[in-house]
Amino acid sequence: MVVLAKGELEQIALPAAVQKAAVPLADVPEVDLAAAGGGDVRGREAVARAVVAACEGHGFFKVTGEGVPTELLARVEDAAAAFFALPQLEKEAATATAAAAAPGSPFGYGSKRIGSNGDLGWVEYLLFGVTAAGTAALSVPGEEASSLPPISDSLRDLLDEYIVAVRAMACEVLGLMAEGLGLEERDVFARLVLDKESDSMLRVNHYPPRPELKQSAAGPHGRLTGFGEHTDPQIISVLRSNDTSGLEISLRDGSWAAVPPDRNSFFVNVGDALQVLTNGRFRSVRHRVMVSSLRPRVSVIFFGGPPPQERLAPLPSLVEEDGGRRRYREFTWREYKASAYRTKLAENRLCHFETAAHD
Ligand SMILES: O=C(O)CCC(=O)C(=O)O
Ligand SMILES: [Fe+2]
Repeated sequence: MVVLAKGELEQIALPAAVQKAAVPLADVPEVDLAAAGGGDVRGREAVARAVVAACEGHGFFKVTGEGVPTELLARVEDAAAAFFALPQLEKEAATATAAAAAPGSPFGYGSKRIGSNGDLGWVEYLLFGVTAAGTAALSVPGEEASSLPPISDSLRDLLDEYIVAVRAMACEVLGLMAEGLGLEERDVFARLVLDKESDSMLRVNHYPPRPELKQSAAGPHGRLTGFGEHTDPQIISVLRSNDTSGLEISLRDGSWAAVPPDRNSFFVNVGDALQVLTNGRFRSVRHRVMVSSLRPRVSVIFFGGPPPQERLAPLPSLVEEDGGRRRYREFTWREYKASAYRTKLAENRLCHFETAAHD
């Protein structure tokens, strides 16, 4: 359960005007990775082109045929649901131990507070760092992963297995992006995520069913903010969820569209770092989760990030294709993260790194 202090539910509920607006279904492009892996060069080129078109469009697409065993996915989902069904105090023990081991660490269990800038959502979550070996860690990257109660060994083992599979898939997709863009260095994006210092993360979100809401909060049919609107700061995010809806993406005209859930597919987001590397050609998609369902939503997201010291800047060949206009200044991932985490979720975090039009 998500436990709320008095008044917090009202803060999570949307203003009445926004709730009434019907959200249409998003037209999400679908990419079949199986068609890219069979040795058929033309087929692979077509998939690479489709990936690039999707990244330039919504910055969001669906991936099938990726070869992650469905049985592993079902077990991850069950183990995550079992963790979130534990008594509140047991779940909080995970955070307490992680915080004691590394003060200020964002990793561990969290409930309804997202980040440290006052963002609230109808969500509880587990956040892990990802080690070079592809294991889920509650300690900061580079430190020894600690085995903490009450995250059972079985959940840990499943998440480790999942991370290895999902990271490989993310890197295949990143390779297709580079191919589709005609870049010479095919691993220019994937090598950042595969680097042993890569700052990647895994988040398991649980959105409990919508509570009975009083008129004063979100109304009888109201929607709550599960995860407020934001863009993901990293290079790529790969999301999988159960059958419960809630995810919405922002379209280029600023309107919102609901993503129909599909437990048999992965959803890929372009992150801020990839928008920068592609000089703005790929779009870091703004998204949010709204809770209106009476069924819980469980989602697992892999965030592929670069090493902290990595210098990020638009790739020269893409700047050239853009008439020589360099849209972002160079910065390190450490610098970007520090800047992004100082702000509220909904803020445009990339604008601080944009160059002026005449640069
Ligand atoms: O839980 C979801 O479905 C999406 C959450 C999200 O956008 C995030 O954790 O960055
Ligand atoms: Fe996100």
